[in-house]
Amino acid sequence: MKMTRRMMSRLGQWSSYAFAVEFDTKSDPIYFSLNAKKSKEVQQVFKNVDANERCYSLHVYSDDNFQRARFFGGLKNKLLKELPSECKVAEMSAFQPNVRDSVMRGYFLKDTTKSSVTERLLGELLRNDPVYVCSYLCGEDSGWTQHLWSHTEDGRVEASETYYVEPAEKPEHHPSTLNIINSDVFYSFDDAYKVLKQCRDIIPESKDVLDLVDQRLESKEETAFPVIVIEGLDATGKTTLTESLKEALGATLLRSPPQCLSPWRARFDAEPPVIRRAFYALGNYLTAGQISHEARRAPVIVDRYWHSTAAYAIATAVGGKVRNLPQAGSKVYVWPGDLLMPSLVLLLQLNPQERVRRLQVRGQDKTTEEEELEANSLFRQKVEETFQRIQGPACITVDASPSADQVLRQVLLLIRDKCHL
Ligand SMILES: Nc1ncnc2c1ncn2[C@@H]1O[C@H](COP(=O)(O)OP(=O)(O)O)[C@@H](O)[C@H]1O
Ligand SMILES: Nc1ccn([C@@H]2O[C@H](COP(=O)(O)OP(=O)(O)O)[C@@H](O)[C@H]2O)c(=O)n1
Repeated sequence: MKMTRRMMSRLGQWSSYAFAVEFDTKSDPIYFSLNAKKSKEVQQVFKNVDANERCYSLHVYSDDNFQRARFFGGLKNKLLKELPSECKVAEMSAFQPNVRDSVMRGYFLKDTTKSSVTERLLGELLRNDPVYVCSYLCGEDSGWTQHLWSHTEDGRVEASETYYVEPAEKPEHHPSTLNIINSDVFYSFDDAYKVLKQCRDIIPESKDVLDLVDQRLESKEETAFPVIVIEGLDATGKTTLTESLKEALGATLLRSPPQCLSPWRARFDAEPPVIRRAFYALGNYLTAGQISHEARRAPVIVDRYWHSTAAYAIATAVGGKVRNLPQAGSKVYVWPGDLLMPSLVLLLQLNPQERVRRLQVRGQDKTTEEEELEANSLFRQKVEETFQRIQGPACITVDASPSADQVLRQVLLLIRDKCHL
């Protein structure tokens, strides 16, 4: 692969990037920046790395969102499979502080072996794939340098640029929040549709999904009867409550993603976030058509809708702690302008112990994401916090810990009050 003009212009800006290495998801990343000159005062950046360890980084740079996501998705598996087992792999981003869409995701490698396997693999990746590769050396004065690799016309790999590594300030926005829009969360039908259209050759099932979406019912913003969405983590009682509300209100019960997408759900759950999230986003537009149709005749209850789509996507994309989430009021929490808005959203909340108890009682298969929720309380907290930050329709939290009857009674009171039913 020749070094293209585009790559060269990117390389020209390389020194303006900042870097974040996530050695440990429970603490802040290590932030650093580059300097062409050595500063007078040497500051040690990688305190947890021995001076004699070999370190490398690689970043995926493709401009094609879709190609980048698929390649990045497979890259970690490749590294874990082909690198010596002693080699530690940490998540890393190269980014322009607080600039939207500037993140190049990648990995930081700590290699205690003196094996040539690592450098050979990185050389191959550099030659064949859209990645930047760097190596890191610790000088006698404990200062680190970064060496950006390039390859020559005859295929040799060389370290072509050297920078001094300096600690950098923590940016206002955590780097994992910079690329959320249109990579993890979609804010219009067209943006989500475009992603599935791009995948048609690689994922033939996309065509079936698009065919269904093309035949969706029209959705109108105004509905004759109220539309009430029930949200919450798995096992908070959504199914139980929505079934009871259906009876109590003579309502129609719908869900998102709708039943007609079930045959393809597992297929898209296995894809990288941009594709998976576009699939769920389109599911909401299908459900919106059904809502509009049904709400002409009776109240409509919806089991999960856009809050779930956005909250799970944001909580997965944002690394580390709850405080790394985009601030309340950020654009990422804004309801899509072209998606039918419900009259009311009720969020079922349950303490973690009771939720785990209910999951065990139910004892059925869980999606991997739901398993992660159980294992990872940070993730659960981020989903719950995101649910509450979403702006648009009023979202009211309901305590889901009392008996099913009591929860139903409480919710009926709320609905009567807010929707005058
Ligand atoms: N208020 C409640 N009190 C006790 N158990 C409940 C209550 N609501 C639901 N459950 C039980 O908890 C489990 C999960 O409920 P479910 O309605 O399937 O949740 P979700 O649809 O949110 O995943 C089920 O076994 C259900 O019978
Ligand atoms: N409207 C929706 C519904 C689910 N989802 C995704 O689907 C997963 C939860 O779905 P689920 O079928 O386990 O939910 P329940 O069975 O608990 O209602 C979450 O991990 C979300 O990523 C979504 O993105 N948008």
